[in-house]
Amino acid sequence: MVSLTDLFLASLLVPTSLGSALPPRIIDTIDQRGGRVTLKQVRNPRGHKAFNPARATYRTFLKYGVPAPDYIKKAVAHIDEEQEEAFARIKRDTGSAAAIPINEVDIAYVTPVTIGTPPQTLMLDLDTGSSDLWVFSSLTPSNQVRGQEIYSPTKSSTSKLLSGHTWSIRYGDGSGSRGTVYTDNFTIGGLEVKSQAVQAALEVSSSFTQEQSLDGLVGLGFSALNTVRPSSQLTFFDNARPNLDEEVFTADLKYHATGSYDFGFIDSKKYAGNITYTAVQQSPGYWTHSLSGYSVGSGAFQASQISGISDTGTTLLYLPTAIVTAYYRQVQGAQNSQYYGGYVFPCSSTLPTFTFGIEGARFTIPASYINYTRISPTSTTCYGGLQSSSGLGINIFGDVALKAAFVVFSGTNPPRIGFAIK
Ligand SMILES: C[C@@H](SC(=N)N)c1ccc(Cl)cc1
Ligand SMILES: C[C@@H](SC(=N)N)c1ccc(Cl)cc1
Repeated sequence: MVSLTDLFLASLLVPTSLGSALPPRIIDTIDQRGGRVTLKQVRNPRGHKAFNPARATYRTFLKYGVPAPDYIKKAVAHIDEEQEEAFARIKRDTGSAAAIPINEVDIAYVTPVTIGTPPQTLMLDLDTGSSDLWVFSSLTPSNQVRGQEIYSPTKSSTSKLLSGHTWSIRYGDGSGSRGTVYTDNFTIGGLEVKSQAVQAALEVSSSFTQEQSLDGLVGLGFSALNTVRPSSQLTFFDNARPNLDEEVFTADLKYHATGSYDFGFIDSKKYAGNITYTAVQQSPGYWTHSLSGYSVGSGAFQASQISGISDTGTTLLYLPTAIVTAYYRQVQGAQNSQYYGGYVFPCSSTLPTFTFGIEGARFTIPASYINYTRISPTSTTCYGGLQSSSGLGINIFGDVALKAAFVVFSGTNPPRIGFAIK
């Protein structure tokens, strides 16, 4: 019995004079002696077109001048159709959305999301340092809501109460919230997750009430950190991952400008050179990794493994005291002020840059990012974007560092994080 493969290969046996007629990438070598052809299978660079064996057979009939029977013609169509359906089903979800600073010093960034049917649009803080997706809601006491958009589950035909489930979260800066849980359709930048756990706030702390441009958070940490009980819930990224083209999301945060978050793909237009990846320890649930060292201004690079978390939800860069004092020693008039709760300096200071290493790569934070903000609108004293982590118990590579790079959060197994110049 002649197999389909034989027929296919037979249809490729071409007189050597025509050998060159086939694109070189397909024909690896042509053995001139026996007229034999060695085929190197290469992935079709044009994406997902597959080989249709019935079409090869059809062509073989044509080639030998034999009219192809009707069933062969039908078989070609059947296989094309099934292949189209199959390719339509494979991973192809992606999303892309803006990361908008909520004030003039980039204290946090918000991203438009839609929840429910019909879609309710809220502006949420995508936070790789936590894993709860919670929103101001119709259940939040009105005296705790000051200008925020709210999610009203009763106005959504697709909302479902996750009965008996509650949540309560406390952030590192002392802020916090608690509430109850619904599932509903949730999209970011066109990427939809059906039945995403949406944690509706029954109570929020004052710092959230005062932040009128922030309607809640989307936790993008590892789901182990989720506070919903009795059963913890998955993050948007964990829910979306099975459908994503690539198991990644990227952060392109910008200084005093709108950046973006992408899901499911790495946009090569958003960075220059190569992405340098480094290992992530996902316990207890943060994107924990090491810096390979640092340098201050034009000083020599100090190689040193500095473990910390890449956290889009934290505004500033918090590093060990030894590094921070080495930095501010270069700043005339700088001091670690108990009164102001951190390193301050005269706003007129000329600050050095700060460079951090990821493996062999180097990323330089411009001085402007570290001249973070005036203590008050009329003050000549400024607060640094680089502060000591000694009170935190953890080093935090917050927005001041992340906005100096294009960052790839890779949910592969094992997870890893990548940094590129932009
Ligand atoms: C992980 C962040 S909070 C967040 N990004 N949701 C954090 C943790 C601990 C301290 Cl001490 C300060 C900040
Ligand atoms: C992510 C958490 S904690 C943190 N500041 N890193 C947060 C974000 C925004 C506000 Cl207004 C209050 C708290």
